Amino acid sequence: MNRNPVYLALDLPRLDAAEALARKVSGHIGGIKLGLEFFCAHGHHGVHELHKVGLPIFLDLKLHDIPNTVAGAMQAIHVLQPSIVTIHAAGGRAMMEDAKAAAGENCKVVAVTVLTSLDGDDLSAIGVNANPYDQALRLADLAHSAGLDGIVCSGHEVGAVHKQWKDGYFVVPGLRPADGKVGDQKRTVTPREARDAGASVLVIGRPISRAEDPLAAAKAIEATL
Ligand SMILES: O=C(O)c1cc(=O)[nH]c(=O)n1[C@@H]1O[C@H](COP(=O)(O)O)[C@@H](O)[C@H]1O
Repeated sequence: MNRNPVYLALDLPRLDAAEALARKVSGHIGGIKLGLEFFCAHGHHGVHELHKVGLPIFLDLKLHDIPNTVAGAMQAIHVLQPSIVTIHAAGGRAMMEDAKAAAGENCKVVAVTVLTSLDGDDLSAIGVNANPYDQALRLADLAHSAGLDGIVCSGHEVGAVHKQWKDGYFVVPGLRPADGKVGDQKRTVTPREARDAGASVLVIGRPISRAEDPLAAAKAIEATL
């Protein structure tokens, strides 16, 4: 049987609460995603603590800097043995190449294309004259040619990216169950739609972590997959 593709985004300020939530739903998710909020608050210590839950850890640090600095950051996290690390495709080809070369063994390096919180108006406000779909495909192509394992994109683009990059590893956030609150996300699909379109990993945060009953929410999502 395939591993559960859901990585739970633990965007919570307290370490004890994050660990308790991860343990509670651990039988109904495939991994844990620790992002900027968690890492800035709890650093390496927090990651070591969450490893005790026994699931793969995805470190979503969205690195974006000059190639030398990003390579140094990648080396500094080897010890945390992440299964997946994010960098920003907008950092350019050399940055992506150096990040991949500096990554630890068994660590997938994936590039964020267009954040799921952005729409076409947001892109034009930062001087990008392409719609999110075209821009995501363009950056996916760049990430592929830079030798990365895959990309992060919304469920609207993952099908098209999958067609042109057959063996890529595709991380899809911005997921909402059919009746879910969208919040700050702008390009959303349901977990099932993302999986059917070719997502390798489904990143889900608030629909589980802010649910009245997180265990029931995780089980309900699992049942749709
Ligand atoms: O890299 C990510 O994981 C990411 C990329 C992106 O484009 N959009 C996005 O929402 N994310 C992350 O995915 C998670 C989504 O959380 P929820 O919106 O609460 O499900 C957050 O931890 C975001 O940091």
